[in-house]
Amino acid sequence: MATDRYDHRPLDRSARVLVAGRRGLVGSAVWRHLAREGFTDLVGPGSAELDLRERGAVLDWFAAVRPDVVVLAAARVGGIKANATRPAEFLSDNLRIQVNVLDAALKHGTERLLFLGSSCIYPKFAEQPIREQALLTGPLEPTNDAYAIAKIAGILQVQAVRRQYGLPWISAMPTNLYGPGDNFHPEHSHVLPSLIRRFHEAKVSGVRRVVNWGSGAPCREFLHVDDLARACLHLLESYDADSPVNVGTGTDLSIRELAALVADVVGYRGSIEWDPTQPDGTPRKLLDVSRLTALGWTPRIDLREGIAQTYAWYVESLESGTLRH
Ligand SMILES: NC(=O)C1=CN([C@@H]2O[C@H](COP(=O)(O)OP(=O)(O)OC[C@H]3O[C@@H](n4cnc5c(N)ncnc54)[C@H](OP(=O)(O)O)[C@@H]3O)[C@@H](O)[C@H]2O)C=CC1
Ligand SMILES: C[C@H]1O[C@H](OP(=O)(O)OP(=O)(O)OC[C@H]2O[C@@H](n3cnc4c(=O)[nH]c(N)nc43)[C@H](O)[C@@H]2O)[C@@H](O)[C@@H](O)C1=O
Repeated sequence: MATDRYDHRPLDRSARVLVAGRRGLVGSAVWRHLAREGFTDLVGPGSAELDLRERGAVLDWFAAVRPDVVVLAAARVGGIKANATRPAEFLSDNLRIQVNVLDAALKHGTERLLFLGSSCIYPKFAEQPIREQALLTGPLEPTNDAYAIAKIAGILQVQAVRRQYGLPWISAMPTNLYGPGDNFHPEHSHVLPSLIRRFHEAKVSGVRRVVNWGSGAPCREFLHVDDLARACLHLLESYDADSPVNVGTGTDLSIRELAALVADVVGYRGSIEWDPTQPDGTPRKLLDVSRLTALGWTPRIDLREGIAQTYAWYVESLESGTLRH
Protein backbone atom coordinates (compact mmCIF):
# COMPACT_ATOMS: atom_id res chain seq x y z
CA MET A 1 0.00 0.00 0.00
CA ALA A 2 1.39 3.43 -0.96
CA THR A 3 2.14 5.79 1.92
CA ASP A 4 0.94 9.39 2.04
CA ARG A 5 3.50 12.01 0.98
CA TYR A 6 2.97 15.76 0.85
CA ASP A 7 6.31 17.21 -0.34
CA HIS A 8 6.27 20.06 -2.82
CA ARG A 9 7.57 18.57 -6.06
CA PRO A 10 7.44 21.10 -8.90
CA LEU A 11 6.71 19.63 -12.30
CA ASP A 12 9.31 20.12 -15.00
CA ARG A 13 7.98 22.94 -17.23
CA SER A 14 9.30 21.10 -20.30
CA ALA A 15 7.39 17.89 -19.45
CA ARG A 16 4.93 16.76 -22.12
CA VAL A 17 1.48 17.27 -20.62
CA LEU A 18 -1.68 15.79 -22.11
CA VAL A 19 -4.73 17.85 -21.22
CA ALA A 20 -7.47 15.41 -22.24
CA GLY A 21 -10.68 17.37 -22.85
CA ARG A 22 -8.69 20.48 -23.74
CA ARG A 23 -11.67 22.18 -25.44
CA GLY A 24 -14.06 21.67 -22.52
CA LEU A 25 -14.79 23.92 -19.55
CA VAL A 26 -12.14 22.34 -17.32
CA GLY A 27 -9.60 21.32 -19.95
CA SER A 28 -9.46 24.79 -21.51
CA ALA A 29 -8.92 26.39 -18.08
CA VAL A 30 -6.21 23.87 -17.17
CA TRP A 31 -4.52 24.50 -20.51
CA ARG A 32 -4.58 28.29 -19.99
CA HIS A 33 -3.18 27.93 -16.48
CA LEU A 34 -0.40 25.55 -17.47
CA ALA A 35 0.58 27.79 -20.38
CA ARG A 36 0.67 30.79 -18.02
CA GLU A 37 2.79 28.81 -15.58
CA GLY A 38 5.42 28.19 -18.25
CA PHE A 39 4.63 24.70 -19.53
CA THR A 40 5.98 24.47 -23.07
CA ASP A 41 4.86 21.07 -24.33
CA LEU A 42 1.09 20.86 -23.96
CA VAL A 43 -0.85 18.39 -26.10
CA GLY A 44 -4.62 18.04 -26.31
CA PRO A 45 -6.33 16.35 -29.24
CA GLY A 46 -10.07 16.95 -29.50
CA SER A 47 -12.61 14.14 -29.72
CA ALA A 48 -12.80 14.45 -33.52
CA GLU A 49 -9.07 13.80 -33.73
CA LEU A 50 -8.88 11.12 -31.01
CA ASP A 51 -12.04 9.50 -29.68
CA LEU A 52 -10.95 8.33 -26.24
CA ARG A 53 -13.64 5.61 -26.26
CA GLU A 54 -11.64 3.85 -29.01
CA ARG A 55 -9.13 1.67 -27.19
CA GLY A 56 -6.85 0.89 -30.13
CA ALA A 57 -6.62 4.53 -31.16
CA VAL A 58 -5.82 5.63 -27.61
CA LEU A 59 -3.07 3.03 -27.20
CA ASP A 60 -1.55 4.00 -30.57
CA TRP A 61 -1.69 7.69 -29.71
CA PHE A 62 0.06 7.16 -26.35
CA ALA A 63 2.71 4.95 -27.97
CA ALA A 64 3.50 7.74 -30.42
CA VAL A 65 3.22 10.81 -28.15
CA ARG A 66 4.22 9.37 -24.73
CA PRO A 67 3.02 12.15 -22.41
CA ASP A 68 4.91 12.50 -19.10
CA VAL A 69 1.88 13.99 -17.34
CA VAL A 70 -1.86 13.50 -17.96
CA VAL A 71 -4.74 15.64 -16.72
CA LEU A 72 -7.87 13.61 -17.50
CA ALA A 73 -10.57 16.24 -18.04
CA ALA A 74 -12.27 14.44 -20.94
CA ALA A 75 -15.63 12.94 -20.06
CA ARG A 76 -19.26 12.85 -21.03
CA VAL A 77 -20.57 15.65 -18.83
CA GLY A 78 -23.95 17.28 -18.34
CA GLY A 79 -26.47 18.71 -15.94
CA ILE A 80 -29.15 16.91 -14.00
CA LYS A 81 -31.43 16.29 -16.99
CA ALA A 82 -28.70 15.00 -19.31
CA ASN A 83 -27.54 12.62 -16.58
CA ALA A 84 -31.04 11.43 -15.74
CA THR A 85 -32.13 10.81 -19.33
CA ARG A 86 -28.94 9.28 -20.79
CA PRO A 87 -27.52 7.06 -18.03
CA ALA A 88 -26.37 4.38 -20.48
CA GLU A 89 -24.04 6.79 -22.31
CA PHE A 90 -22.88 8.46 -19.09
CA LEU A 91 -21.83 5.08 -17.73
CA SER A 92 -20.41 3.50 -20.85
CA ASP A 93 -18.61 6.51 -22.37
CA ASN A 94 -17.00 7.53 -19.10
CA LEU A 95 -15.89 4.02 -18.22
CA ARG A 96 -14.36 3.55 -21.65
CA ILE A 97 -12.63 6.96 -21.73
CA GLN A 98 -11.11 6.40 -18.28
CA VAL A 99 -10.04 2.79 -18.72
CA ASN A 100 -8.46 3.51 -22.10
CA VAL A 101 -6.56 6.59 -20.94
CA LEU A 102 -5.41 5.08 -17.64
CA ASP A 103 -4.34 1.79 -19.25
CA ALA A 104 -2.48 3.58 -22.06
CA ALA A 105 -0.80 5.95 -19.58
CA LEU A 106 0.36 2.99 -17.50
CA LYS A 107 1.62 1.08 -20.52
CA HIS A 108 3.48 4.01 -22.04
CA GLY A 109 5.22 5.42 -18.98
CA THR A 110 3.12 8.40 -17.87
CA GLU A 111 4.67 9.36 -14.54
CA ARG A 112 2.08 11.78 -13.17
CA LEU A 113 -1.66 11.67 -13.68
CA LEU A 114 -4.60 13.60 -12.29
CA PHE A 115 -8.04 12.03 -12.62
CA LEU A 116 -11.06 14.32 -12.28
CA GLY A 117 -14.15 12.97 -10.59
CA SER A 118 -17.06 14.94 -9.21
CA SER A 119 -18.82 15.65 -5.92
CA CYS A 120 -21.73 13.46 -7.11
CA ILE A 121 -19.67 10.36 -6.22
CA TYR A 122 -20.69 10.83 -2.59
CA PRO A 123 -23.88 9.39 -1.04
CA LYS A 124 -27.05 11.40 -1.59
CA PHE A 125 -27.50 11.98 2.16
CA ALA A 126 -23.85 12.25 3.17
CA GLU A 127 -23.08 14.21 6.33
CA GLN A 128 -22.33 17.87 5.48
CA PRO A 129 -19.77 19.15 4.72
CA ILE A 130 -18.78 15.99 2.86
CA ARG A 131 -15.40 14.56 3.75
CA GLU A 132 -13.44 12.35 1.37
CA GLN A 133 -14.04 9.42 3.75
CA ALA A 134 -17.78 9.48 2.89
CA LEU A 135 -17.06 7.67 -0.40
CA LEU A 136 -19.00 4.37 -0.66
CA THR A 137 -20.82 4.82 2.65
CA GLY A 138 -24.39 5.09 1.30
CA PRO A 139 -26.73 5.09 -1.71
CA LEU A 140 -26.15 7.55 -4.57
CA GLU A 141 -28.45 10.25 -5.95
CA PRO A 142 -30.52 8.39 -8.62
CA THR A 143 -30.42 11.21 -11.23
CA ASN A 144 -26.66 10.74 -11.62
CA ASP A 145 -25.85 7.29 -10.27
CA ALA A 146 -24.57 5.96 -13.62
CA TYR A 147 -22.11 8.84 -13.99
CA ALA A 148 -21.11 8.55 -10.33
CA ILE A 149 -20.42 4.82 -10.61
CA ALA A 150 -18.17 5.45 -13.62
CA LYS A 151 -16.28 8.15 -11.68
CA ILE A 152 -15.95 5.90 -8.63
CA ALA A 153 -14.45 3.22 -10.89
CA GLY A 154 -11.90 5.81 -12.06
CA ILE A 155 -10.90 6.64 -8.48
CA LEU A 156 -10.50 2.93 -7.74
CA GLN A 157 -8.39 2.41 -10.86
CA VAL A 158 -6.05 5.24 -9.85
CA GLN A 159 -5.74 3.73 -6.36
CA ALA A 160 -5.12 0.27 -7.81
CA VAL A 161 -2.31 1.58 -10.04
CA ARG A 162 -0.76 3.35 -7.03
CA ARG A 163 -0.88 0.14 -4.98
CA GLN A 164 0.27 -2.24 -7.66
CA TYR A 165 2.81 -0.10 -9.52
CA GLY A 166 3.76 2.57 -6.98
CA LEU A 167 3.02 5.44 -9.36
CA PRO A 168 2.10 8.82 -7.79
CA TRP A 169 -1.22 9.18 -9.63
CA ILE A 170 -3.98 11.13 -7.88
CA SER A 171 -7.69 12.03 -8.08
CA ALA A 172 -9.51 15.32 -7.44
CA MET A 173 -13.26 15.68 -6.75
CA PRO A 174 -14.45 19.13 -7.83
CA THR A 175 -17.73 20.64 -6.73
CA ASN A 176 -20.10 22.21 -9.32
CA LEU A 177 -18.01 24.32 -11.70
CA TYR A 178 -18.73 27.29 -13.95
CA GLY A 179 -16.86 29.83 -16.04
CA PRO A 180 -15.82 30.76 -19.57
CA GLY A 181 -15.98 27.79 -21.95
CA ASP A 182 -19.03 26.27 -20.26
CA ASN A 183 -21.83 24.45 -22.03
CA PHE A 184 -24.91 26.72 -22.34
CA HIS A 185 -27.22 24.14 -23.93
CA PRO A 186 -30.80 24.88 -22.73
CA GLU A 187 -31.54 21.25 -21.73
CA HIS A 188 -28.19 19.51 -21.19
CA SER A 189 -26.12 22.07 -19.30
CA HIS A 190 -25.63 22.66 -15.58
CA VAL A 191 -27.71 25.14 -13.62
CA LEU A 192 -25.45 28.19 -13.69
CA PRO A 193 -25.02 28.47 -17.47
CA SER A 194 -28.72 27.56 -17.89
CA LEU A 195 -29.75 30.45 -15.66
CA ILE A 196 -27.42 32.91 -17.40
CA ARG A 197 -28.89 31.98 -20.77
CA ARG A 198 -32.51 31.98 -19.61
CA PHE A 199 -32.31 35.36 -17.85
CA HIS A 200 -30.35 36.90 -20.72
CA GLU A 201 -32.87 35.71 -23.32
CA ALA A 202 -35.77 36.98 -21.17
CA LYS A 203 -34.08 40.37 -20.72
CA VAL A 204 -33.32 40.77 -24.41
CA SER A 205 -36.83 39.71 -25.54
CA GLY A 206 -38.63 41.66 -22.80
CA VAL A 207 -40.21 38.55 -21.22
CA ARG A 208 -41.29 39.27 -17.61
CA ARG A 209 -41.54 35.66 -16.33
CA VAL A 210 -38.86 32.98 -16.07
CA VAL A 211 -39.46 29.41 -14.88
CA ASN A 212 -36.57 27.37 -13.49
CA TRP A 213 -36.41 23.66 -12.70
CA GLY A 214 -37.33 22.02 -9.42
CA SER A 215 -38.21 23.70 -6.14
CA GLY A 216 -35.19 26.01 -5.87
CA ALA A 217 -34.56 24.55 -2.41
CA PRO A 218 -31.48 22.36 -3.11
CA CYS A 219 -28.14 23.86 -2.17
CA ARG A 220 -25.04 23.81 -4.35
CA GLU A 221 -21.46 25.01 -4.05
CA PHE A 222 -19.95 26.75 -7.10
CA LEU A 223 -16.27 27.03 -7.96
CA HIS A 224 -14.88 29.12 -10.82
CA VAL A 225 -13.02 26.90 -13.26
CA ASP A 226 -9.87 29.08 -13.11
CA ASP A 227 -9.68 28.33 -9.38
CA LEU A 228 -10.07 24.63 -10.18
CA ALA A 229 -7.25 24.86 -12.74
CA ARG A 230 -4.94 26.30 -10.07
CA ALA A 231 -5.98 23.51 -7.71
CA CYS A 232 -5.14 20.87 -10.33
CA LEU A 233 -1.55 22.06 -10.71
CA HIS A 234 -1.26 22.61 -6.97
CA LEU A 235 -2.29 19.01 -6.32
CA LEU A 236 0.03 17.59 -8.96
CA GLU A 237 2.88 19.46 -7.30
CA SER A 238 2.05 18.89 -3.65
CA TYR A 239 -0.16 15.84 -3.13
CA ASP A 240 0.63 12.16 -3.40
CA ALA A 241 -1.77 9.84 -1.59
CA ASP A 242 -4.54 7.32 -2.24
CA SER A 243 -7.49 9.42 -1.15
CA PRO A 244 -9.21 11.68 -3.68
CA VAL A 245 -9.11 15.37 -2.73
CA ASN A 246 -12.23 17.56 -2.63
CA VAL A 247 -11.99 20.87 -4.50
CA GLY A 248 -14.49 23.58 -3.64
CA THR A 249 -15.02 26.85 -1.85
CA GLY A 250 -16.47 25.50 1.40
CA THR A 251 -19.65 27.59 1.05
CA ASP A 252 -22.93 26.98 -0.74
CA LEU A 253 -26.26 28.66 -1.44
CA SER A 254 -29.74 27.56 -2.48
CA ILE A 255 -30.65 27.40 -6.16
CA ARG A 256 -33.29 30.04 -5.37
CA GLU A 257 -30.55 32.36 -4.03
CA LEU A 258 -28.37 31.55 -7.02
CA ALA A 259 -31.21 32.45 -9.41
CA ALA A 260 -31.68 35.82 -7.70
CA LEU A 261 -27.94 36.51 -7.94
CA VAL A 262 -27.71 35.55 -11.63
CA ALA A 263 -30.83 37.61 -12.47
CA ASP A 264 -29.27 40.61 -10.73
CA VAL A 265 -25.94 40.26 -12.54
CA VAL A 266 -27.66 39.78 -15.92
CA GLY A 267 -30.08 42.65 -15.29
CA TYR A 268 -33.31 40.63 -15.56
CA ARG A 269 -36.06 42.33 -13.50
CA GLY A 270 -39.10 40.08 -14.07
CA SER A 271 -40.55 37.32 -11.90
CA ILE A 272 -38.69 34.09 -11.07
CA GLU A 273 -40.82 30.96 -10.76
CA TRP A 274 -40.20 27.25 -10.17
CA ASP A 275 -41.41 24.08 -11.85
CA PRO A 276 -41.67 21.34 -9.19
CA THR A 277 -42.29 18.69 -11.84
CA GLN A 278 -38.57 18.95 -12.73
CA PRO A 279 -36.01 17.06 -10.62
CA ASP A 280 -34.25 18.66 -7.65
CA GLY A 281 -31.46 16.10 -7.43
CA THR A 282 -29.46 15.79 -4.27
CA PRO A 283 -30.62 18.21 -1.54
CA ARG A 284 -27.14 19.39 -0.62
CA LYS A 285 -23.51 18.49 -1.42
CA LEU A 286 -21.20 20.93 0.27
CA LEU A 287 -17.63 19.66 0.23
CA ASP A 288 -15.26 19.63 3.17
CA VAL A 289 -12.17 21.20 1.59
CA SER A 290 -9.89 21.08 4.61
CA ARG A 291 -7.55 18.51 3.03
CA LEU A 292 -6.86 20.84 0.10
CA THR A 293 -6.65 24.07 2.11
CA ALA A 294 -4.14 22.34 4.45
CA LEU A 295 -1.96 21.96 1.34
CA GLY A 296 -1.96 25.74 0.89
CA TRP A 297 -4.65 26.27 -1.78
CA THR A 298 -7.60 28.65 -1.40
CA PRO A 299 -10.19 29.83 -3.94
CA ARG A 300 -9.74 33.40 -5.19
CA ILE A 301 -12.76 34.21 -7.34
CA ASP A 302 -15.85 35.47 -5.56
CA LEU A 303 -19.15 34.04 -6.89
CA ARG A 304 -20.72 37.35 -8.00
CA GLU A 305 -17.50 38.45 -9.70
CA GLY A 306 -17.16 35.03 -11.38
CA ILE A 307 -20.75 35.10 -12.65
CA ALA A 308 -20.28 38.64 -14.02
CA GLN A 309 -17.12 37.58 -15.84
CA THR A 310 -18.83 34.44 -17.20
CA TYR A 311 -21.84 36.47 -18.34
CA ALA A 312 -19.57 38.90 -20.18
CA TRP A 313 -17.86 35.93 -21.85
CA TYR A 314 -21.25 34.43 -22.79
CA VAL A 315 -22.47 37.64 -24.43
CA GLU A 316 -19.21 38.05 -26.33
CA SER A 317 -19.27 34.42 -27.52
CA LEU A 318 -22.92 34.72 -28.53
CA GLU A 319 -22.18 37.82 -30.58
CA SER A 320 -19.14 36.29 -32.24
CA GLY A 321 -20.94 32.97 -32.89
CA THR A 322 -18.34 30.92 -31.01
CA LEU A 323 -20.55 29.33 -28.34
CA ARG A 324 -20.41 25.52 -28.18
CA HIS A 325 -24.22 25.23 -28.23
N1 LIG B 1 -18.65 20.98 -15.12
C1 LIG B 1 -18.78 20.67 -13.83
O1 LIG B 1 -19.58 21.29 -13.08
C2 LIG B 1 -17.94 19.58 -13.24
C3 LIG B 1 -17.04 18.83 -13.99
N2 LIG B 1 -16.29 17.85 -13.39
C4 LIG B 1 -15.37 17.00 -14.15
O2 LIG B 1 -14.46 17.74 -14.92
C5 LIG B 1 -14.15 17.04 -16.12
C6 LIG B 1 -14.36 17.97 -17.31
O3 LIG B 1 -15.70 18.44 -17.32
P1 LIG B 1 -16.14 19.72 -18.17
O4 LIG B 1 -14.94 20.42 -18.66
O5 LIG B 1 -17.16 20.42 -17.38
O6 LIG B 1 -16.88 19.03 -19.39
P2 LIG B 1 -17.08 19.59 -20.87
O7 LIG B 1 -18.29 18.93 -21.40
O8 LIG B 1 -16.99 21.07 -20.87
O9 LIG B 1 -15.80 19.03 -21.64
C7 LIG B 1 -15.64 17.67 -21.81
C8 LIG B 1 -14.46 17.43 -22.72
O10 LIG B 1 -14.35 16.02 -22.88
C9 LIG B 1 -14.06 15.74 -24.20
N3 LIG B 1 -14.62 14.46 -24.58
C10 LIG B 1 -15.87 13.99 -24.34
N4 LIG B 1 -16.02 12.78 -24.90
C11 LIG B 1 -14.84 12.48 -25.50
C12 LIG B 1 -14.36 11.40 -26.25
N5 LIG B 1 -15.15 10.32 -26.50
N6 LIG B 1 -13.11 11.43 -26.73
C13 LIG B 1 -12.31 12.49 -26.50
N7 LIG B 1 -12.69 13.56 -25.79
C14 LIG B 1 -13.95 13.56 -25.29
C15 LIG B 1 -14.71 16.84 -25.03
O11 LIG B 1 -13.94 16.97 -26.20
P3 LIG B 1 -14.41 17.77 -27.55
O12 LIG B 1 -14.79 19.14 -27.07
O13 LIG B 1 -13.21 17.77 -28.40
O14 LIG B 1 -15.59 17.00 -28.09
C16 LIG B 1 -14.61 18.04 -24.10
O15 LIG B 1 -13.44 18.77 -24.39
C17 LIG B 1 -15.05 15.80 -16.15
O16 LIG B 1 -14.31 14.70 -15.72
C18 LIG B 1 -16.12 16.13 -15.15
O17 LIG B 1 -16.61 14.98 -14.53
C19 LIG B 1 -16.39 17.61 -12.05
C20 LIG B 1 -17.25 18.33 -11.25
C21 LIG B 1 -18.11 19.36 -11.79
C1 LIG C 1 -21.79 18.76 -11.38
C2 LIG C 1 -22.95 17.86 -11.16
O1 LIG C 1 -24.02 18.24 -12.02
C3 LIG C 1 -25.22 17.46 -11.98
O2 LIG C 1 -25.81 17.47 -10.75
P1 LIG C 1 -26.51 18.75 -10.11
O3 LIG C 1 -25.64 19.32 -9.07
O4 LIG C 1 -27.88 18.40 -9.71
O5 LIG C 1 -26.44 19.80 -11.30
P2 LIG C 1 -27.32 20.82 -12.11
O6 LIG C 1 -26.42 22.00 -12.25
O7 LIG C 1 -27.83 20.25 -13.37
O8 LIG C 1 -28.58 21.19 -11.19
C4 LIG C 1 -28.45 21.80 -9.94
C5 LIG C 1 -29.78 22.18 -9.38
O9 LIG C 1 -30.29 23.29 -10.14
C6 LIG C 1 -31.65 23.06 -10.49
N1 LIG C 1 -31.98 23.81 -11.71
C7 LIG C 1 -32.89 24.83 -11.77
N2 LIG C 1 -32.99 25.26 -13.03
C8 LIG C 1 -32.11 24.53 -13.76
C9 LIG C 1 -31.80 24.55 -15.13
O10 LIG C 1 -32.30 25.32 -15.93
N3 LIG C 1 -30.83 23.66 -15.55
C10 LIG C 1 -30.21 22.80 -14.68
N4 LIG C 1 -29.27 21.96 -15.16
N5 LIG C 1 -30.56 22.73 -13.37
C11 LIG C 1 -31.47 23.61 -12.93
C12 LIG C 1 -31.73 21.55 -10.63
O11 LIG C 1 -33.06 21.10 -10.54
C13 LIG C 1 -30.87 21.11 -9.45
O12 LIG C 1 -31.63 21.15 -8.26
C14 LIG C 1 -24.93 16.06 -12.32
O13 LIG C 1 -24.65 16.02 -13.66
C15 LIG C 1 -23.79 15.49 -11.51
O14 LIG C 1 -23.38 14.31 -12.07
C16 LIG C 1 -22.63 16.42 -11.33
O15 LIG C 1 -21.48 16.02 -11.25
